[in-house]
Amino acid sequence: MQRIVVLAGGIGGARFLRGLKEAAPGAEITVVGNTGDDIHLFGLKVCPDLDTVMYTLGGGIHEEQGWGRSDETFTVKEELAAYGVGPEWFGLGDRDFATHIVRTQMIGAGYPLSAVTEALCARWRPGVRLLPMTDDRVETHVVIGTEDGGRRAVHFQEYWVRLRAEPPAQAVVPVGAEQAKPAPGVLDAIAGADVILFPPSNPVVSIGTILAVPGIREAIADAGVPVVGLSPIIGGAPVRGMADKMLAAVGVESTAAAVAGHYGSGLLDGWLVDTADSGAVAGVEAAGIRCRAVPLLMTDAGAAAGMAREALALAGEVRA
Ligand SMILES: O=c1nc2n(C[C@H](O)[C@H](O)[C@H](O)CO)c3cc(O)ccc3cc-2c(=O)[nH]1
Repeated sequence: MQRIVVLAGGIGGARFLRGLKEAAPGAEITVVGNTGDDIHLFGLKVCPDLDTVMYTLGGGIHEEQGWGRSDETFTVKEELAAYGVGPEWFGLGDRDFATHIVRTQMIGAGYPLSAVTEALCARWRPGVRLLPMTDDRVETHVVIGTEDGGRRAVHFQEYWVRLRAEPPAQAVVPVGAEQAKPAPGVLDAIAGADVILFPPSNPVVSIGTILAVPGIREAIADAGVPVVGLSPIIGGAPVRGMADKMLAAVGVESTAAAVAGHYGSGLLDGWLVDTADSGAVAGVEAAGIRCRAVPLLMTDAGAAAGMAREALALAGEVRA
């Protein structure tokens, strides 16, 4: 049985995984999920990226939105607002609240996030093994300028959702990552993988944060198996989200080739760019990364499966 490890952020990672499950029905898929986007609100621990993967693969996602639950209502949020309790800018729905209550209760009882995630997945049956990158607390903060010429750090969700990534990001800091340890099972899954995939997730705040947990980048580089990524940038712009803003913060151009270079040939063996970026192939290959141009727009589940097939085919080529 083919063992595939995928590093995943939120929507892009989740939709790619849905395609991968279709493309490799017999494979054992382990997902290492980003937890840098996690936020504590109303005394609850919210894990947007883990939940997006869990709901998407488990059939509970709000399809158009890409995050949160389908058939959602917002009574609790409205009642909290009636007490003047916010933040109002973060849309937590009633069904979603239940997930965060269960998670927070279990963590309060002493279970690590990895065990809690396993318990939540017992309901959703995502068909993959979903592991948080770490059981330790890591919070991505974004440094932005203030009106008086100073700097301040805001939580990633505040930057992303409330500020719509409008103020230029001067730095992205995964607070706590340096002290974090990979969650149980993460390093073993990487060491035992036949192929490792980087979906078209945000290279800085999603995959970059996972790679910032000491030991994970090294384990991937040392795994001795093909590592293949898919560009989240098509024609110089992010497919969705605001990855370009985060790339600018780390001094990386918003091009498919620059993102490949950012990961580097020490980590990546193969890189898929969209057909619109076929001009980038030669340059990426010259940098020591096997590169192919294929359609990379996840317009539907079939398109995502096609991308997953191309990623696995490129992994096969790299291995050969
Ligand atoms: O743009 C938004 N994204 C929301 N997201 C998505 C999230 O902010 C980001 O897209 C991811 O963290 C980036 O991967 C949520 C995700 C959850 O799991 C739970 C609640 C939210 C709420 C919002 C929201 O109000 N607005």
